[in-house]
Amino acid sequence: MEQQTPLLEVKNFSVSFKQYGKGLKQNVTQVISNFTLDLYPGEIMAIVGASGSGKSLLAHAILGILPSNAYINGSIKYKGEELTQKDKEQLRGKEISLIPQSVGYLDPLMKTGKQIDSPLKSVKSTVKSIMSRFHMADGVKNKYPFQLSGGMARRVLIGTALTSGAHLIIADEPTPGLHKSMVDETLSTLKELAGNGRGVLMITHDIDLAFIIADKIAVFNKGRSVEVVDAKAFEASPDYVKHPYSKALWHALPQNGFHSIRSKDYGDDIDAIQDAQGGEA
Ligand SMILES: Nc1ncnc2c1ncn2[C@@H]1O[C@H](COP(=O)(O)OP(=O)(O)OP(=O)(O)O)[C@@H](O)[C@H]1O
Ligand code: NI
Repeated sequence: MEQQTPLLEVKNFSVSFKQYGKGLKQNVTQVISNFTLDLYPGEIMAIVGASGSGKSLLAHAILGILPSNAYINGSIKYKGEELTQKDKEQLRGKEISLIPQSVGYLDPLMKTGKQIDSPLKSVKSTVKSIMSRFHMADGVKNKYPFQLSGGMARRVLIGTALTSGAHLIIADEPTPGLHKSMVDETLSTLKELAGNGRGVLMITHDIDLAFIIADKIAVFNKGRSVEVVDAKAFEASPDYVKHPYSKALWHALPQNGFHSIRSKDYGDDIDAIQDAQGGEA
């Protein structure tokens, strides 16, 4: 069988931050280490991990929107081609679309309808259809982001992914603050995008959401992927996963006993890996 080219290939990828500590001492902190994943067209991969484990930074690295004190290493390929910062800037919002964790990413000066609207002929969803799908009154299209509630702003962000025409959609915690019916609608939207041959990377700390729609789950702990597993098999049994952190995540679910989990008990700490002396020699 011919092997398909992955839509997204991340290999041996790391992100570090340089920060100035006391005096002129410069600390380098590695927040993502040796991360590897392949995402194929039509696939939904969930990245599941605790708060602060580096999930959003991974999304921002793929989009090329890391803060200026961040340093990256390793490879990110899109459709088989290594992505440069310039490529990322060109693909962002077009081929690669982010549903950001914070609703603050909406353009504050642009009416919501305009933000959802797509200039692409190939895009079937209209502003009107998205407003009705996500239960927003037609008048919402004429509002500015500051006039929206948090949940409504979130629905607008999800709408933009539907009209972007992007081949790769990265949804960074797309559902907090949404009512159950809107959570379901969001998940079915992501499923629909994958059904149309797009690749979806869904970042979440809620493993139950991952079980509902993901094909594969990458378990993320302290900036490392501890393993990438089949979602259905993982949902069925903790015996299927190898890493103790993945097993602990399974046992922490309410339906599996609600056992508390302390992420620091698993894996090595990736704290300051290197202290460099700053200033003049
Ligand atoms: N500009 C920065 N300088 C230094 N450290 C940073 C910077 N931005 C983020 N970090 C650190 O990187 C780590 C990972 O952050 P990230 O936002 O990716 O976590 P996350 O997994 O998305 O968490 P959450 O589930 O809360 O959204 C955090 O420990 C954070 O403190
Ligand atoms: Ni995050």
